[in-house]
Amino acid sequence: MSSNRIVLGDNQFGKAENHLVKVTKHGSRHSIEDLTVVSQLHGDFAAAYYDGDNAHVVPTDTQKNTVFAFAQAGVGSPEDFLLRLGQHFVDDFDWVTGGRWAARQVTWDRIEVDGVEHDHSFFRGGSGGETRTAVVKLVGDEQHVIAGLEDLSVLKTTESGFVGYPVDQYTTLAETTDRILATSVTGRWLYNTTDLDFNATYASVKRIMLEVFTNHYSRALQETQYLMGKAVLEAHPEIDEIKFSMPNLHHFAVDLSYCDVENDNEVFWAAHSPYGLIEGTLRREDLGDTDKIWKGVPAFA
Ligand SMILES: O=c1[nH]c(=O)c2[nH]c(=O)[nH]c2[nH]1
Repeated sequence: MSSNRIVLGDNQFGKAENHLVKVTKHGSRHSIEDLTVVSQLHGDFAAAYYDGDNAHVVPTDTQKNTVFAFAQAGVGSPEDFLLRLGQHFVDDFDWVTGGRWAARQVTWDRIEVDGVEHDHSFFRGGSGGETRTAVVKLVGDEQHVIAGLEDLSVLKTTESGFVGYPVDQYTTLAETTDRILATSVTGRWLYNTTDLDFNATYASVKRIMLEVFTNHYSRALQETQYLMGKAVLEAHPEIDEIKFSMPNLHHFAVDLSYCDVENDNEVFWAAHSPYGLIEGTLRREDLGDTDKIWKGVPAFA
């Protein structure tokens, strides 16, 4: 018979959706960092749950205040910011043994006026429209950093096909050697060090993804995903593993024969749903089990 004694399992608490905008001012030239931060502490909090004893409960309000106070000294990169923030809680409170700190960062680009970038006016940009993501996990003395991006929209109008799949009584899909390939990339990658230029590495990973998306004939989104991840891992020894979630955003050539108009792959119906969902992990062959590090991080959609 199962026990009626109820015990506390995994727990964490903190403040979510701390939307932080940091303006850095060099005279009249301003720049913006815009990120939404989650802070969650791990440690010895059993007394709070069992007995209502809050002696170990660093208030979520204090966690929120700490996020904004730390921003005054600058953000730099979401990864470095979260590492500083998390380490503060572990260092200052004996019973805090680790935690999870995460950020989603959006880009503001300078508005150009008469071909000149403005000092203090911006528009929500970021070519590809993606959101940059970062997660820091502290477990005792271990520091784990998972960087990533969401919603990097890419499309190519040819150099993609899909043939050779099994056919059964339900198959209606026609083979094609010329189709639109479109997706919105969510990717997250696990670093094996914290000693690196996170901004430069992020820019490089994104550039590699875009280059590889376009530099081959795609036989399936699965193959393209593998090639993108492989190229990232080959170029960056400081990355051990990368996880992707990519919708296959179907574009169907419209049959215009009903009005005697020829359509040679020029007019498409961009279907919103249903969509294919292609997900995969690329990792170094000798990498050990990383499931614990990924726990709580949305790896796949
Ligand atoms: O790249 C593709 N992968 C699939 O798994 C698939 N399935 C499908 O119907 N079309 C496609 N395209």
